[in-house]
Amino acid sequence: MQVQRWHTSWVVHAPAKLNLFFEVLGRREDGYHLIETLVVPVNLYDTLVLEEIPGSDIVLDVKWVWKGDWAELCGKHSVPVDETNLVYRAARLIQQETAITRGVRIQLWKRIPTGAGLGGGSSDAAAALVALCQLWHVGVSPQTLHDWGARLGSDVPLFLEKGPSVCRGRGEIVEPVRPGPPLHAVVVKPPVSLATREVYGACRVPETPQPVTPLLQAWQRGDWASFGKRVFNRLEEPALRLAPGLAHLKQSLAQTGGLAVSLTGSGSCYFAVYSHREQALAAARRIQSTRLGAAFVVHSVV
Ligand SMILES: C[C@](O)(CO)[C@H](O)COP(=O)(O)OP(=O)(O)OC[C@H]1O[C@@H](n2ccc(N)nc2=O)[C@H](O)[C@@H]1O
Ligand SMILES: Nc1ncnc2c1ncn2[C@@H]1O[C@H](COP(=O)(O)OP(=O)(O)OP(=O)(O)O)[C@@H](O)[C@H]1O
Repeated sequence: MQVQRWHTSWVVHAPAKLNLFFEVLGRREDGYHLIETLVVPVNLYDTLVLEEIPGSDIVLDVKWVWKGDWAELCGKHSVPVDETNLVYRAARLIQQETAITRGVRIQLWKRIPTGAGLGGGSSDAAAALVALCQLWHVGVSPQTLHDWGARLGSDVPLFLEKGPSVCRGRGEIVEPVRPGPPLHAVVVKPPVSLATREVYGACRVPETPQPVTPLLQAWQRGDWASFGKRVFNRLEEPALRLAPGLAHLKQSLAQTGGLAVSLTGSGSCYFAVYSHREQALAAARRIQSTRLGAAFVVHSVV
């Protein structure tokens, strides 16, 4: 994540992610699930603007870029504005770990829908860790940064890497991988939101898990026919049980002629993948006219 200086402020953009592949391998004693997932960051960003202030206070101001119905669809009211926000928790963690007594004012501009499987909160946390280490002159190894991220959430470490990754363990073991050709996608946030914990809770661990490698290799070869068949998410079945209305969104996306349609993370967003941007734009226009949700056209970033 690149942090840019602008006068007395630091600015960092936190991307959303799509899970092109998601398999559950087992359940740990502490209730977390062992997973294998291929994650791709996409160009839908939250933005953090940070400025040092006297004292050691952490002041967080959460604002939505989207207005009206669109902001409601994106889950405006489910993003906490207090000390439970992951950005606040990232700042507090650095203060506690380093005994630093510096303060910060952070404006968090939200664009990434929440309760959506797009990893918005996790990405914000990773961005806050990286930016605050620069702002507060905290010298920290990549391993320590990774460990701090994993304490904030299973998805946080993957956002500390650039480009696509295969994540294992509970998601915190991150292996950056070589990207294939650019992917274009339409991501749709329906009115319903899903809580990650509930979707995992409703998931059955398969007896014969599917491997991620065939999909990754198909993408890297640009073999779209094979790629399309292998995009997969084990959490889709429990998500559809919890929110049966999502089946209609899936069906509508499938009719747009993309390479594949799937749920991202624990939902509730569905996405369709295309090899060309024009196809994604046409599909987004079609979905938008159905009023099934807020449609975003995105592409993979490396
Ligand atoms: C669904 C994914 O978005 C896929 O990338 C992630 O696995 C979710 O990661 P996250 O939002 O960072 O999740 P966390 O904040 O660590 O955990 C939230 C809750 O999800 C469940 N959880 C999460 C990760 C995991 N591997 N197994 C789980 O069972 C746990 O009930 C946990 O209490
Ligand atoms: N900065 C933040 N942005 C969004 N949500 C946050 C933030 N900080 C804390 N949260 C809380 O975390 C919950 C999950 O948020 P987030 O948008 O990351 O999840 P998600 O869309 O389900 O993605 P994933 O499960 O893939 O991480 C929200 O419902 C909210 O209560």
